[in-house]
Parts: sequence; C-alpha cells; structure tokens
Amino acid sequence: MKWSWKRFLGMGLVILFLNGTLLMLNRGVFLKSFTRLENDRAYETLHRVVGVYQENLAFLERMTKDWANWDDAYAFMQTRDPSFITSNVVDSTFSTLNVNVILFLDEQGLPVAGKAYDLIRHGAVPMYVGLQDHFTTESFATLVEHQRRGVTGLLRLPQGLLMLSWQPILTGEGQGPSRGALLMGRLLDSRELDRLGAKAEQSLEFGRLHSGPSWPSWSEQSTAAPEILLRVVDATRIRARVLFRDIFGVPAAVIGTNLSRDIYAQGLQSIIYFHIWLLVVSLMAGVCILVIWDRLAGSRQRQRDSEHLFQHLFQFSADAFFLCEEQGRFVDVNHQSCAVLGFDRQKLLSLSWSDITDAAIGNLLSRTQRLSTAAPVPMEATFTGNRGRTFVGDVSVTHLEIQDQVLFFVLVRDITERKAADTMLRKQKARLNYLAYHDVLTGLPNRLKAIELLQTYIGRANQRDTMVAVLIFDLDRFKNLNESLGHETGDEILMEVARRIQEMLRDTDVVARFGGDEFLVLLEHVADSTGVKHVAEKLLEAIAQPLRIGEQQFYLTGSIGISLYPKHGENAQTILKAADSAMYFAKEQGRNTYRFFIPSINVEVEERLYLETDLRQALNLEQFMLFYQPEFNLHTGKVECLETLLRWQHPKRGIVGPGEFIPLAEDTGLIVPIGEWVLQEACRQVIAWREQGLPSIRVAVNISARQFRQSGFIEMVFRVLKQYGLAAEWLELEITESFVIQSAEHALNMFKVLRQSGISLAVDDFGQGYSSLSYLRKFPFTKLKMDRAFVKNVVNDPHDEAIAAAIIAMGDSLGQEVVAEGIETREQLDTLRTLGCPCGQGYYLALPMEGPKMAEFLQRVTGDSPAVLRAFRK
Ligand SMILES: Nc1nc2c(ncn2[C@@H]2O[C@@H]3COP(=O)(O)O[C@H]4[C@@H](O)[C@H](n5cnc6c(=O)[nH]c(N)nc65)O[C@@H]4COP(=O)(O)O[C@H]3[C@H]2O)c(=O)[nH]1
Repeated sequence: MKWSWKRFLGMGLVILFLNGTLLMLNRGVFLKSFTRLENDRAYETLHRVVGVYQENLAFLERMTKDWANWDDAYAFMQTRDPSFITSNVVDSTFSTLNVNVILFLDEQGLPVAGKAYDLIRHGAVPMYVGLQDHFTTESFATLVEHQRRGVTGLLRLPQGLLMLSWQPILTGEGQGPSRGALLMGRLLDSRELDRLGAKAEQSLEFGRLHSGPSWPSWSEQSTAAPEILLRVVDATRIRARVLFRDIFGVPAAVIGTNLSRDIYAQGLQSIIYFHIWLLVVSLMAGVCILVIWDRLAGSRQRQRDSEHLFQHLFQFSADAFFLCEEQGRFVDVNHQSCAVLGFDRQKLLSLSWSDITDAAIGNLLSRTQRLSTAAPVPMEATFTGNRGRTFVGDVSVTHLEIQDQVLFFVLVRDITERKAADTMLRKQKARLNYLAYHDVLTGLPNRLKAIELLQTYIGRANQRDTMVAVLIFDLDRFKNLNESLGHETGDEILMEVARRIQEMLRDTDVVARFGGDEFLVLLEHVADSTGVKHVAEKLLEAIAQPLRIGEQQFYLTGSIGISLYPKHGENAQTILKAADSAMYFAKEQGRNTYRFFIPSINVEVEERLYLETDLRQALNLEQFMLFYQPEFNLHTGKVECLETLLRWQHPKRGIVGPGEFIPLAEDTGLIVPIGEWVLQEACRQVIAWREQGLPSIRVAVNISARQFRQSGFIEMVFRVLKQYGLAAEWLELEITESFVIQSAEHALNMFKVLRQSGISLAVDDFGQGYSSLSYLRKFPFTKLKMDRAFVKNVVNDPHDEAIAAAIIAMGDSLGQEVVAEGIETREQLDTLRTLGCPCGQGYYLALPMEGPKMAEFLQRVTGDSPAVLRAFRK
C-alpha cells in the first residue's frame, strides 16, 4: 500500500479542527450549564444561610414576644418592682435564652431595666452604649408605627451587630395599653456566625459594613430582606455573598462564602477526557478510513488497469481470441482473430464457432476449465477462414460466468508453421538418431549401436545362462586396395562385403560396421564354439568369392577374431578387446583365417604394439640395413641380379627379418618412407660397388603394394635413380603376384611407364595366385620369380614339378625370365636345370649378404669363383 502522507496530514488537521470546534462548543454549552448549576447551588447555600438567620430572628422575635406578653412583665412595667428583674433576669436567663441583652423600655423608649451578658465569658457586662438611643429616635417611632407588630432585625452597635427584637409589653392576653417595650438582642459574633454556618453547612465569612454600600450593585432597599450576590472568581471558585440590612434598611453586614467549583472542574475534566478520547478515536478512524480509502482507490485503480491491460492484450495480442456464448456465437473477437481468418470484425461477429472450425463446441465444453482456477486444457483444431484459408490452431479454452451467463474464452494460436517445423524436426531427429546409430555407407548399425546391442545381449545371456559370440572381421590389406583403387571403389567393396555378410547370417544375428574395413558380428544364445566356428568359416567363404566391381574382379580375404561372453570377458568392453586381439592374431597367423581369443594372444598383441613403436623410430635411428642375395644364371653360373633384402638391427632383438615387420610397416604406412630408403640405399650401393671397380650389376628392390599405390611413386623412383646417377636398366622392381592380380588393371599404366624408362619388372612369389595368362601377356613384366613352394617339392612332387615346368615354359613363351626362388638343395637345382629353368636363387647357391660381403662375393664370382661354379658344373 502506498501511504499518502499529505492526505494523512490533511485528514489529521481536519480531525483536529473538528475536535477543536466541538471542544469550544462543548465548553460554551456545557460549562455554562455547569456554571449555572454551581450558581444555583451557591444560591441554595446562601438561602440556607439566610433561612437559618431568619429562623433565628423569628425565634428571637417569638421569645421576646412571649416575655413581652407576660402579665408579670406587664405588672413590672407598672410597679417597677426590682424583684421581677432580680428573679427573672438572671445570668442563666441569658444562657438559656441565648441572648446578650434584655432591656425593658418605657413608652418613651427610655430604659427601665435591663442587663447585658457576655455569652462567651459568661458574665454580665455593662449595657451597650448607645443602644437605648435608637429607640427614642423619630425614625424608630416611625418604624414601630409602620410595623405595628414590633420590630425585629439587625441593629448596628459599636460592639457589633445585634440581632434584636423589640416588642411592646402587653398583658398575657396581648391586651394593652402598652406599658413600654421589651428588647432582647443577640450579638452576631463569631460564635453565632459559626452556629449559623454549622446550621447552613457552610463555612462563612463575616464582614461588617460601617457606612453605606461599598460593594457594587447593592440596591437601596427599605426591606430587610437579604440580597445575594455571586461572582465567579476563577475556574475553581465562586464567591457568594449575602447582604444584611439593619432595621432601618441600611446595609449592615455581609456574610460570604467561597464555593469550590467541583461540578465545573469535573465537567471540564470530563469534556477534556472525552475530547482526548474523541481525538484518538477519530484519528484512528481517520487512519482506517484513509487506509480503506487508499485500498479501495488502489484496487479500483488496479481493476481499471487490469481491465485496460486485458483489453489491450485481448485486442492486440499476437494470438487470436474469441469470446463466445455457450452455443458458440461470438460475443467479441480481437484483431488477430480477424487477421488469421481473413474476416472483418463485423462479419466475424455475425458467425459462430462452428462456422470456422470442425472442433465441436461440445468438445470445447468438456475441455474447459473455469477461468483462473487452473491452466486451460489445450487442444488442436483445424480452422477455415475467408476463401477457404485453413490453418491448424492450438486451442486453449477457459470459461467464465458473467451475470449467470456462461462465456467461453478461447485462445487460438496458429501453429501451422510450427507443426511443419516440428515434423521436419522430428524427421531430422530421426535422421540424426539413425546417423548416430548407423553407418551411412552400408546402413548397418555402427560401433555405438553395436556396443549397445552387445550390452543388451550380455544382459539377456546373464538371465538365460547362455553365451554371446563376438566376431570382429577385418578385410585383409583393404587399406592398400582402398588407396590404390580410390575410395569410391573401396566403398563399393565395403557395401558388397556388408551385403554378403548380412545375407549369410540369420535375422537374429547382428552385423555392424565398426569403422573402416572392420565389421562386427554378434551371435546370441550361443551354446558352444562349434556353431561360432561354422559362422566364421562361412564368413571367410563368403568374402573369398570373387568380387566384381565394374570391369574389375577382386579376390578378398578377411581375418576374424572371436571372443565369447562370459568366457573371455566380463563386460562389453573386455569382450570386444578380446575379439580385437584375436583378430590381430589371425592376421599374424597369415590372414584369411579366424582365431578364438586365448589369453596369450594379448601378449602377442602387446608385442606387436611395442614393435610398432620401435619401428616408427627405426628409420631415424638408422637401424635398417640391406642384405643382398644373388640370382644366378643356372646354366652359366653368372650373377644376373642382386635382390635387396631389408633387415632391421633392433637394439634388443638383434637382426629382425622383413617377415616380422614388413606387414606391420605396410599396415601402418611406414613402408612408404622405409621403401624409399631401401631404393636409395640399393642405388647408392650399386654405384659404390661400381666405384670400387666391381662390374655393373642389376639390383632388384621389393616394392610393396602400398608403396606402389602411393601417389608420386614413379616420380620418386626416377628422382632416386637420378640422384645416384644410376641408369634405369640397372634397377629391377619386384611386385608380388597377389598385388598384380588385385590391381593389375589399375597399375597397368604405371608398369608401362616404368618399363618404358628401362626399369625391369619382376613378379614375385609367382604361381601361388593363379595369375591369368592374359594378364601376363598384357603386362610388361620382364621376370617371373617362381614361388618357393613349388621349388620345395619340385624333386619329389610331380604335380609341383609340372607346375614349375609350366611356369618355365610360360616365361619362355612370353619372353619373360624365370627365376626359381628358394633353391636349397643340389637336387632342386638339378631338377630345375633339367626342366630348363634359366635362373635361380636360394641358400644352396648363395645366402643373403651384407654390402661388404657381397662386394667380396662379387669380386670372387666375377673371376669365375670356383665355389659358385662348382655348383653349376655338375
Ligand atoms: N627358405 C628359404 N628362403 C630363402 C632361400 N633363399 C632365399 N630365401 C629368402 O627368400 C626371401 C626372398 O625374398 P622374397 O621372396 O622377395 O620375400 C621377401 C620380400 O617379399 C620381403 N622383403 C624383403 N625385403 C624387402 C624390402 O626391402 N621391401 C619389401 N617390400 N619387402 C621386402 O620379405 C620377404 C622375406 O625376405 P627374407 O626374409 O629376406 O627372405 C628372402 C630370402 O632370405 C632359400 O633357399 N630357402
């Protein structure tokens, strides 16, 4: 609540003013009444004093009259017998009658007998001086005549004021003639005054007046009636006075009293208390009124603001609002309603809910909530506007009751675009979800999905006490293929492989692409390894089928690693690692095979990792060296060529043969720089020997498929030849038959370029891959190196001998030099010579040798070395 201090101050001042005015009025009205009441009380008090005084006078008069109408007194006035006085006017008479003076006067007013008595000291005193003088005066005589029944009243004497009664002395029956008068008097002294005050219940002050009126407004009166005067002295006192006149009508004394203004004081106090109370109450009431007023004003303002805001929101909201009756007729619509439906306001107000939507009004009713009780229940509906324009709206309905009429407050938000966006988003999400869990190329589940599935299978295997088999399948030397043929061909191969694997497996089995050329097969509910073996064999078989992409035909092999859950690992991670290790092991074991995981595999895999690390450093550390093995003309014994054979001088393992590290170098790509080094070293060595005076000799360098496919390979060869100044005719490149089969078409141009430059081309390990004869004719090979496998049994196995003979004949007919590899015995040499094999290589003829030894060897054989020639002469 906002306090308006000015308003509060104003209200306070008004209350103060009103209270002040009321106080003044009350004071005027009530205090006057109080004063009047007090005056009345004062009059009453003084009247009581006067009454007592007059009673005293009347008593005195009666008593004097009794004595004056007494026969004895009547007789005394005649006889003047003093015994009457001595017996009747004694001291006790004064005390009894409570008078100070008793005086008998004759007809002339002269004293006959009398006595004066001090009632306080109780003793006779001399007759008051000048007392009798008053009764002889003319004015007294007039007074007596005027009064007729005696005179009673006050008389001023030097001794004080005397209350007296003068009565003519008559007989006991009150008959005359009068023989004089009797006067009895009582001094109005302090004692008498106290008695007067006690009787009037008021303490009195007495003031004697010695000469004429000095107090204001004493009226000149002839009567002896007392006059009362009141004066308000202050807020606490009223002074009240009564004036007494003597028998001659002259002011003689004033008796006064001060009256406390109790009524006034109490009244005033009550008024003040009442006004304080009134002020407090009115101030509190004022504050309450202000607060209530403020609140009422605030709530009215808020109500106005909220109505204004509601109107503004209603009219200018970006959403369409409809206020409609129970039957659906529109009561009010906003701008947006007109805009979305394309109607003007008048037209829209003439329509009803059912004209613009197919959402039944009954439907709305069931979904409404009372306004402000809960969130409205949303629903979707299709709306049709002007000229058939349709849109989808999000509808929220609330209902409210205004003067017993139920109205629906309907909010419609055009969500057509949002719905379209939602649909697109859902599709995108689905697509993203698909991409997150699938391999785009093959459509197979990807690694993530495969691992999830594996975890699910593991869970189920735990429940049913079965096994899960994991087969990791990798295409052998796929990288080489991919690099040489291009990624598009590589992708097609992968898709075909995926298709074959899928076809081969059951629907319940899972095949996933793990990345690159690696696939994963999951087999659930496996009882033992027999079934798994069968699947692995079928897989290898399916892959081994010739694969045709366009015009080219490929022969692929794969290596499979197998692990079983829970035998080889306790969770998805360890089971996958085991299968991976087994797959590497299968590759180690010559590829195109499958291997189950055994714990020792891990050691081998680890070793392979160490080897890879060392291999990466070997070139920089100059740990490589070349050995040379001669190829001889089996008829002349002449060294036709030297094959370079790579060795790795490992710091810990000693000399490591190429069989142990070349596959690794190929897999890791290290073969490219290593191969370049070999070529350089071979060229350098040949030139060096030449410079040593040895005869020029051709050097054969093994080139791996990966090197060959490396872009810029030919340029590199030419550059090296140029670098060492070696003519191309002294260089021979050996390429394995498997590579020739795989990529002959692709490499044909390269072979041609190389050959045209004068470089010799040899097909290594010839015979194993069943090269087609058409290839051999088409390609510019200069040499076929018969695989050692045929040489091995050429002596004993007629089949191998026949193959060897065929190869020799084929080379002969194609004009290609045939070199038999791996001649280890005299018999093999002889057989081959008999078969007409032109050249040979093998430990029987010469072992691979380091450069210096080979130099010595060359020195010897050039001079028709007896050791070598001996072998040929037989
Ligand atoms: N059992 C037997 N073996 C004999 C006999 N005579 C020679 N050998 C061996 O046969 C292999 C001949 O080389 P390859 O067939 O090209 O086979 C080579 C070649 O394919 C490859 N290789 C060697 N050096 C390199 C190289 O610098 N680059 C590449 N890419 N491969 C190389 O490693 C393979 C193995 O090389 P090495 O271990 O040096 O083994 C050599 C050699 O020592 C014999 O009478 N009996």
